[in-house]
Amino acid sequence: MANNLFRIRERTVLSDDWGNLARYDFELKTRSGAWQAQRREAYDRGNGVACLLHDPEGGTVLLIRQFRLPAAVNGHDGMMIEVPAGMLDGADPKQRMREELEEETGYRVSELDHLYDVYMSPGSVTEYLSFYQGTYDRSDRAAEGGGNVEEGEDIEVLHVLLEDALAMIRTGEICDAKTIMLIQHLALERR
Ligand SMILES: Nc1nc2c(ncn2[C@@H]2O[C@H](COP(=O)(O)OP(=O)(O)O[C@H]3O[C@H](CO)[C@@H](O)[C@H](O)[C@@H]3O)[C@@H](O)[C@H]2O)c(=O)[nH]1
Ligand SMILES: [Mg+2]
Repeated sequence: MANNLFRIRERTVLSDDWGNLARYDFELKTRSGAWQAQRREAYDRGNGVACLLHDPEGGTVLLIRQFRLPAAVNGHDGMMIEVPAGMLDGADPKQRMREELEEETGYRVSELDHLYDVYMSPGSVTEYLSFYQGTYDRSDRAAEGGGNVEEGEDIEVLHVLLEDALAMIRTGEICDAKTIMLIQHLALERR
């Protein structure tokens, strides 16, 4: 791993459990052309997918609520309202997104539009998320949803009017980055 901007001197694994936390000693080419020694940590848990489905007839968006430990240990009550999302585990992103939507919400969709790929915390986490958007119809529910119980998931499905979702961003009730981005993207498109 190197290019004309950086070269890694040493990679030290600090933790290798669910994700991988590594410390990198590397050299970075500064704008003056000199090489500067730096040390940074990076948490790698793979890449992911996220998707907002909206119902053009009913005017709702499909959101989920689930417990998020990292937010709970940083001041949130833990019950985050989010768009459905999943970890990629090397799979095809669009296919993974379809499976994740069905597992978490029970809705089966075939058409999904890819919007953009986004590094969510590039100073500390390696992950980027591929963002998708699609439509759903409330009569289209193919499965129960709720997430994978064996993996400890207990997911509540919410149908929220787009205007209400935008208001929930303003009040702070929705405070997850991927969710805010996708709701605002839809609102911008609908203007
Ligand atoms: N044992 C163990 N299991 C974990 C851990 N972290 C997550 N899991 C399990 O791994 C599964 C992850 O579920 P997904 O639906 O695939 O991912 P996600 O947690 O919704 O994460 C999505 O959103 C995140 C951003 O908010 C993204 O970071 C992630 O890539 C993905 O898009 C869940 O069953 C969860 O219990 C962990 O530290 N330990
Ligand atoms: Mg998920």
